[in-house]
Order: sequence, then C-alpha cells, then structure tokens
Amino acid sequence: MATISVNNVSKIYGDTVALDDVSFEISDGEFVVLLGPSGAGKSTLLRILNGLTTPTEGTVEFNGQVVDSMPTSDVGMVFQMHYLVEGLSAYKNALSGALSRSSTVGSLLNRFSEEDKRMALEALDTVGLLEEADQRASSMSGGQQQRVGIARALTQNPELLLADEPVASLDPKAAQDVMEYMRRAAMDRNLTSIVSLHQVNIAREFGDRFIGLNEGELIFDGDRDELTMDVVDRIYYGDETVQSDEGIQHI
Ligand SMILES: Nc1ncnc2c1ncn2[C@@H]1O[C@H](COP(=O)(O)OP(=O)(O)OP(=O)(O)O)[C@@H](O)[C@H]1O
Repeated sequence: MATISVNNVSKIYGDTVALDDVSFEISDGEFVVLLGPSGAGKSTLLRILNGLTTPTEGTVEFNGQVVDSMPTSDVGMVFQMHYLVEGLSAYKNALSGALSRSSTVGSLLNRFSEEDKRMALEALDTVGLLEEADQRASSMSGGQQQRVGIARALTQNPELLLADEPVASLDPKAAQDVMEYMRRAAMDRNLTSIVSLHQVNIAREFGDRFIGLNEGELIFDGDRDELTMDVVDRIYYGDETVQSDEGIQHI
C-alpha cells in the first residue's frame, strides 16, 4: 500500500555519522529485513521512516511525494518492548491503535467508532488472539504481548509497517510465531513492511529482501539467494574480513 524512496539520506549526531548517504526504493507490499550490527544505523533509519526524526541530508519520498516528515498516522510501529497498557485487555490495547487516526476530540474522549472496534477485532484475529481478546495484557506471554503490539499497529490501518527488533527479547519458538503472524498480516494486507532483526536465521526465513547496514553505510541490498554467509560476514564485520584457506576470518 506504500512505496518508499530513500534518497541520499545522511543523519549526523555531533561527531557521529549514523547514516551515510543511504539510498534505496521499496515497492508496494515488499517485506524488507534490515540487518546490521549494533550501532549500524538501523534504528535511526526506522526513526526517520516513522517521522520521529528528520534526515540531516537527503530526502524521503512516501508514495511518490517528498515529505519533510513522514505522516505518522500512515506508519504503524512495532517495538522490541511492546509498550502495552498491562492492566488493559488485549482488545483495548489493540483498539488504542485507532487513536492515531481519530480526531483530537474523539481521542480525548476515548470514543471509538464501530469501524475502529471491528478493525481491532480483525487485527486480533490476524495475530491469532481473537479468543484471548478479553485477557489482560499482563497475564499474557511475551510472544502473545508482542502479537497484541502487532494488532495495535494493524488497527491503525497503516500504509507502512515498521518493526524495530520485534523478537529480540523472545525465546526462539515465540520469535518464530511472532514473525509468522507478522509476515502473514503483511501478506494478507499487502502491507509494505520494514523489520530490523538481529537473528540472521529468522531474517532469512521471513524476508523477501535484505538491506545490510554497517557503520551507517548501505553495504548490501538483495534477495535471499544473494544473502550468502560471506555477505552476512561483511554486514556484521565490515571490511575487517579476509578470505583464507580455512574460509572467512576476522581481523
Ligand atoms: N539521538 C542520538 N544522539 C546521538 N547519537 C545517536 C543518537 N541516536 C543514534 N546515535 C548514534 O548513531 C549510531 C547509530 O545508532 P542506531 O541506534 O541507529 O544503530 P542500530 O543499528 O539501531 O543499533 P542497535 O542494533 O544497537 O539498536 C550509533 O553510533 C549511535 O550511538
């Protein structure tokens, strides 16, 4: 539902170049995984794409239009820490996703339309939690809570879904489940998605396309077949790799 164009984007914080002349385009409905070591610039890129910060240089186009700041109501965000209201039910947490597109008065009064309510239930169904709709978030497992976080983002009815290390704090089985639901939700809704992940095996399983960052530079952009172990090493260790008879080594 959204096309994104990142054109020569740099982000500089004091002496730190968090992003260095990064360019790429994402088509409607693509499921893109961002890879890179800690400090590579993944969160900075996601923060630019969800309108929380602006580039120092370069531009971002959203559906063909250059935007000064991304229209936040069109961008759904899933965080590593889901930030649910623990005392509220899964349903009420999901419904709160509708606030970002309601009128200010509606939001203040916490009034939701029938359409908002229908969308929250549909989103819970998408993440396999319809039967748990009335359960308090605090009584759910980490994986279920993260799925409620996804449902909340879906209730916003975004054009772009961003997720910043959504499974980093989950065990492998829960991580797998959460990624499966997110992937299915994106496919069902043809939702353009960008997900940063640390786990390369999970990334390979769920991504269509992979963008690798290292020290703020885009050093890889390709599909699963192109994401070889050699490429993964380059993404994580940069140029500090040498090929020897024993294979790749790090210096
Ligand atoms: N608000 C900020 N002020 C100053 N420096 C920042 C700020 N945000 C990010 N940085 C710096 O920019 C660089 C990129 O950070 P970023 O958080 O984007 O990396 P990351 O790839 O998301 O890392 P991680 O996987 O650890 O979250 C780092 O050197 C970081 O210290």
